[in-house]
Amino acid sequence: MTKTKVLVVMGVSGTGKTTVGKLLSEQLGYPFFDGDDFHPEENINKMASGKPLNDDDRKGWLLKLNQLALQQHNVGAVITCSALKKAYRSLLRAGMGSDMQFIYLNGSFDLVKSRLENRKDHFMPIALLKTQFEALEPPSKAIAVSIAQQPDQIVQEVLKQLK
Ligand SMILES: Nc1ncnc2c1ncn2[C@@H]1O[C@H](COP(=O)(O)OP(=O)(O)OP(=O)(O)O)[C@@H](O)[C@H]1O
Ligand SMILES: O=C(O)[C@H](O)[C@@H](O)[C@H](O)[C@H](O)CO
Repeated sequence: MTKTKVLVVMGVSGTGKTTVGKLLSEQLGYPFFDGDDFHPEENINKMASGKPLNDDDRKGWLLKLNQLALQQHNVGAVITCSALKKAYRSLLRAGMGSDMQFIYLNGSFDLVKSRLENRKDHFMPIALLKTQFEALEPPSKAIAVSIAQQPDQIVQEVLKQLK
């Protein structure tokens, strides 16, 4: 990959953003940032109580992640963020020109559900997965990769498309 990029690994909860993002960060030598760490506590509490976030809940969070991307503009970064809607991705990429690249982890409802059922100790209730898919507007200009393969295979596919 020639130019430094800020990569945003996106997709519904449970698609493997954190898993794949950390591996990508190691391969590229870019710092890793988990987007969930930038949620205000009330957002985490809202999701943990079984209520989905709405556009207003997400706006401040997305603006914080855009600020992070701008700070990392010249050094690169791998950031995980569900980035479910087109409007969210526009907020995230503001000021980044062509230096932000979305990596879309794509999987069926049943596959993602099975992944969440096997995951322990996470605040996100499986019951919210349906609302994640309902909100999802798949990106048209992202590097899209199927999650129906091992994490390292996903990473190799992403690296190939980044070149
Ligand atoms: N390619 C894969 N194959 C099998 N299991 C996977 C794969 N990717 C991730 N997992 C597992 O699926 C679960 C969800 O992964 P992860 O937490 O990385 O998803 P996420 O998109 O970051 O979720 P969230 O948005 O809720 O934080 C974890 O238990 C993880 O170990
Ligand atoms: O956009 C959203 O509804 C939220 O950001 C969720 O996607 C969480 O961030 C995460 O995916 C769950 O852990």
